[in-house]
Amino acid sequence: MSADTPERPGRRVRPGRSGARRPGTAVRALRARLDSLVRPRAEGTGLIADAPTVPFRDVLRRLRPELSGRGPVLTLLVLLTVAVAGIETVEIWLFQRVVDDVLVPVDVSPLLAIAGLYVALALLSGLLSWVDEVASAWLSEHVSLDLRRRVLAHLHKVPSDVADQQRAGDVLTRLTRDVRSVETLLLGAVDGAGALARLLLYGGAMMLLDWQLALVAFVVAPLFWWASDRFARRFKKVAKEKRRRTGSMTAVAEESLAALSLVQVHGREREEQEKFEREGRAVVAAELGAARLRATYPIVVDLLELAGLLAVIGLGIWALAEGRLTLGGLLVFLTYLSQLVRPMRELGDLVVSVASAVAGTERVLEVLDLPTGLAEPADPVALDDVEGRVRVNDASFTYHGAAAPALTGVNLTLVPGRMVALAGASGSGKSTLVRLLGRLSDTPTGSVTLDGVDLRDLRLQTVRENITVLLQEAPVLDASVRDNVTFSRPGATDDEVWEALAMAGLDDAVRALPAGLDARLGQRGRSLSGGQRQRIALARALLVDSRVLVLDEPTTGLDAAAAQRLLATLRRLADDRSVVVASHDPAVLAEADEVVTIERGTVVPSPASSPDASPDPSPAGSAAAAPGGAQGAGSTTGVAR
Ligand SMILES: Nc1ncnc2c1ncn2[C@@H]1O[C@H](COP(=O)(O)OP(=O)(O)OP(=O)(O)O)[C@@H](O)[C@H]1O
Repeated sequence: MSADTPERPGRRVRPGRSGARRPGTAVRALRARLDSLVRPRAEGTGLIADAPTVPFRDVLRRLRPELSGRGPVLTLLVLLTVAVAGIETVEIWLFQRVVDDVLVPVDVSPLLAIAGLYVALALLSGLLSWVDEVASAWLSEHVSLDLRRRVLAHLHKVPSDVADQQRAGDVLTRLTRDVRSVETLLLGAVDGAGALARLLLYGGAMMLLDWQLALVAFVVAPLFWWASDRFARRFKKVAKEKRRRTGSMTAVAEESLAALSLVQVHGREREEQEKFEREGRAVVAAELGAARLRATYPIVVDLLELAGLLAVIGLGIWALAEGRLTLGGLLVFLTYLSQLVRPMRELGDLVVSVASAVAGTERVLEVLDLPTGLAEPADPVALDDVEGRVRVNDASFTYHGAAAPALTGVNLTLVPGRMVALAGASGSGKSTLVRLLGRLSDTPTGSVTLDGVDLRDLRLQTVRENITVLLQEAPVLDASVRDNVTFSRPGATDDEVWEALAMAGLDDAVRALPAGLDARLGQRGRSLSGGQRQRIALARALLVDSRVLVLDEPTTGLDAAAAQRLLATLRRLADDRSVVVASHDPAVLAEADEVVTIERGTVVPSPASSPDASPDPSPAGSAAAAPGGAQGAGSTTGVAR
């Protein structure tokens, strides 16, 4: 939704053309003016779409996890704000005593007591404000931290194909910047309570001084709220536009830096800078829209305030002339009035800033609405002494937003003691099957089981401990060799790390590094060659020593000798565990006990599984084998169950 598209209907229903009343020309003109202030003056629609609008009540309901248990601090903050407002009321009342008891009679004798009281009140107010400041910061920082933690934990549960569709830069903006909007919502509630308390206290004091005059003053209040209500919707719209555009700009910068070498190789620096500048200009346009609105709002409110003050001053002079008020009384009345205007304005401003904060919070909630595919089971099954039998039964999978399924009706069985290769053309669905085998995604049809138990009935931790997946593009972290390898099993000893490195064929290269296991690999492992990076990821997978090893293209980037060494290792590992390797590499296919070929998302029946070749008839049976010539040590037919 662009910033000039009307948002969903607000709280008020306006009479339409057929309605009895239509807004006056002046109001319509003001509304059109305000809308033109908000209208974005930037090209393009930006990379990031607007977050869906969430009703305010739902915004608060959804923040309950962060707020629960924080009630006492919130109450303390409200009490502190009310107490400070009470002290201010007494301070103003003391001013009347100064005028009427000291200045008018020119008598200094009460001054000492009044001054002492002033100092005591100032000290108390200072102390309470100090506590208020610290407690506010504590509350807002902890709520922000909790929300960030929740967002990150949620993102960790989002299937990576869904997460990949989000722009990383924008997600980071939501996680860091937009989360802070919640503070405004929270402290807005506290400030609102304080403003309300001051309104009641000052209003009460004014009623005591002169109730008729006070009633006139109160007429100003609805005018403030009317003005802030007029502005709030527009502030929200402009805040949404600002945040959306900032997310787009960060996303462009992040993507451009992540693909820096690509940009340099193809000489696309100018285009990237232009793209960044375009998004940057959109941020500027949105910020200027906000600035125009921010600058207009106080002018309107100041005019309303001035009109109210002038009316009260006129009537106050009349009350003074009639003897209903003393001079001190009138001065104090006017002081209360100017003080009363403050909470009125604060409440109005609050409507406006809460509307803007809701815009930021909606963007955070949108992240929390991303589907999580990988739920923990409510009643997990415990698996002891895992054998490592894996069955894929009638599995299908369609990527989020994709038109066609990547897999349909796939059956496969893996048993310890056998090494299975997944073959097939690029894009046929091998990596997708790898994802299902490691429960990185769930199949909506059929199931994947480990020792007969559906992976969805096992704790994710159990799955991760027993099935290790090496992804095709396994990231290398900007950390030491040791930290990179032990990422899969924190606490592994150096000997175990060396053993895993040896299995991956990288031990000699690491030994040659001056810092050995402590050598830092740089961002995305840039201090390594492509093949070495692949081997770091392989060592990480092998360190887990799990019952099932699922490797996607593990020989990519390895020279022939290294590939042979790795295959020998895999063969050895396959003696007592299930190993499946997705690969195009003929060496891998030759080494496998069985080759399962995938074509356009389905397992191709192998010639060997023809009726004559005693196929596995069950849907859970191993579905296919490659043409005989590719076979190595093992057979091409049915797999033991
Ligand atoms: N994240 C994704 N979102 C949408 N579609 C995807 C995604 N990943 C893969 N696909 C699609 O799913 C199909 C299978 O892809 P997959 O990566 O499983 O193939 P593959 O056999 O592993 O290919 P390769 O040998 O090139 O790695 C392809 O058509 C691909 O375009």
